Amino acid sequence: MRFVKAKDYNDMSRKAANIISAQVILRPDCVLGLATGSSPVGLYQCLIEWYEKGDLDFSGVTSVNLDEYRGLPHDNPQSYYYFMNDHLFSHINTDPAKTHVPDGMIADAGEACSQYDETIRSTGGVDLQLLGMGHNGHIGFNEPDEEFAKGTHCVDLAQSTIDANSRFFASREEVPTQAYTMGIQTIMAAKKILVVVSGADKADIVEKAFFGPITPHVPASILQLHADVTVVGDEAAFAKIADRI
Ligand SMILES: N[C@@H]1[C@@H](O)[C@H](O)[C@@H](COP(=O)(O)O)O[C@@H]1O
Repeated sequence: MRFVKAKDYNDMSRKAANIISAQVILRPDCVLGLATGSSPVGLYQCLIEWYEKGDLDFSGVTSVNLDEYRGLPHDNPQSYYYFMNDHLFSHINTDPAKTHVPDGMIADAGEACSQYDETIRSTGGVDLQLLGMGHNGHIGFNEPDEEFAKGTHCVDLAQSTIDANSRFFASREEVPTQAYTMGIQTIMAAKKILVVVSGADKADIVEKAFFGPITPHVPASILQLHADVTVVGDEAAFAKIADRI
């Protein structure tokens, strides 16, 4: 694993955006795996700025998002479909036919998941997968479990995840309790992985995930087995590992 130290959230965002930009410049028809949450918002802003300056062209890029809440329609501002349009897609020249987010409105979980796996397969594979990380080490919505899930599946969200994500909803009761998420095997199949972590509240899980045992109880720990992972983090998030990187 490669660790890139950033000063703060803005610095982390710029550094991570530079890595994504390099991918898009070197391979204009690349497949990006994209993420939601507050960690990537700043880097999406950088990509928009650089696109507006004329430095980036996303017309050939295909994207697959990690996850979506089950039961939230596209026009619900808390859906990840809405998030991606709001924070990135509507500001750049991506081809809507090439941007994919799991469909939370397909009620049949088996159908929703196999459809999304087929979508991912049809892209030919992810070149660069962007990831944030939950406080319990979840990636996408792969929650701590007894085993690592392979493909796209329906998850019951951990109470701590519902609590953490309730900050985006009017009340805790409105947070969906289930989500569809890309599986660990699919995430690990990406050629390159880019993780962004920021803030003191991530310091404990950063240490556990990247220096602790590899276990499905800390889903992000599996990333230690991937050959090309870059973790960009700010000083606060790297506080407990600073002397080891
Ligand atoms: N499903 C998303 C994850 O993909 C994200 O990484 C995580 C951390 O979010 P944040 O970046 O806001 O800390 O939250 C959500 O649960």
